[in-house]
Amino acid sequence: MSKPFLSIDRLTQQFPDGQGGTLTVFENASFGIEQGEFVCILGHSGCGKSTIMNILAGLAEPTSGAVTMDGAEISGPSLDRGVVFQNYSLLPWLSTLKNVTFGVKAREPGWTKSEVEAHARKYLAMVGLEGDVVHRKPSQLSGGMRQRVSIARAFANHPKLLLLDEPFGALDALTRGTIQDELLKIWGGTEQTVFMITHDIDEAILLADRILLMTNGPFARVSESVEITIPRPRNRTEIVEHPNYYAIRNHLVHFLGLRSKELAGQQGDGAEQRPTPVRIDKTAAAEADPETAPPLRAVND
Ligand SMILES: Nc1ncnc2c1ncn2[C@@H]1O[C@H](COP(=O)(O)OP(=O)(O)OP(=O)(O)O)[C@@H](O)[C@H]1O
Repeated sequence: MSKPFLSIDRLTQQFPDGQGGTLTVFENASFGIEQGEFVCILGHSGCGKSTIMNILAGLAEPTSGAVTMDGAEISGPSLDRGVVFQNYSLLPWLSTLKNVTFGVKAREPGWTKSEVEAHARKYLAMVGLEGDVVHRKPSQLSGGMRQRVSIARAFANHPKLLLLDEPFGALDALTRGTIQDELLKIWGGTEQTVFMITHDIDEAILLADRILLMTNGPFARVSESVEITIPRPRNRTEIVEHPNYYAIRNHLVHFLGLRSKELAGQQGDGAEQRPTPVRIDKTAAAEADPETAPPLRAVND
């Protein structure tokens, strides 16, 4: 079987625990992401989501294991991987516009200055930043605006893999909704692959093709891969009417509320740990013909 676009193989991360011992965040974790997929990861604070994200971004090295993208092992950051962090990490001495043109110039060295600028402005406008505001420095923007700049910056570079670490956390509900819609629009028109950390279950169901569920640490596991069996395009008001919505949501809530703890803290036996695929389909067609509908697997609730 050929490797997926992004392949995480036997990833193990240990840190000193501060008391002379070792903290194993996760071990032998393996999973794959196909090109063009939108995958969210959900898990409680401290289970290791940001650690995985930093490794995928090439900003940290795992204790052992490997990550390959497009067949090449990830080592160090690359323009092929765009990152949006919770804490927006903009360059404080550059204007909003220049924070975006900076990467575009590097990515498209053949473009003229005005082409680069028009491209950057287009992406800033998509996240609602237009007019004089693009000449302001990050310190002159609100937290939500800064977050929008960092989202525009990542999108404008057209990375093959977009890594989003709670990108909408600092945004008010209204802006959050608008930018989620923009994200879906941009993603829908490209072959971009998205890996996103979120704490928001409804956001994950709205956006993702699949949700990876992590158990609590230490020895956290990427335990399940839950397919979001709700067709696209999805609309935040209509999606809740879909017969699969609450079935999937309840499954996620149950996992995070109960099973993530029950499964926590168990050292593995050295074997590779892959998430169990879970497919929940309550649509009339699936219920009427369970023979043809793929089975619901690994569900304890
Ligand atoms: N550089 C480090 N040195 C020591 N321990 C670390 C380091 N980085 C992370 N950890 C520990 O590894 C574990 C996983 O941290 P991580 O930030 O990946 O969790 P997370 O799931 O992203 O949490 P949150 O949702 O709160 O952001 C935590 O116990 C954390 O204390």
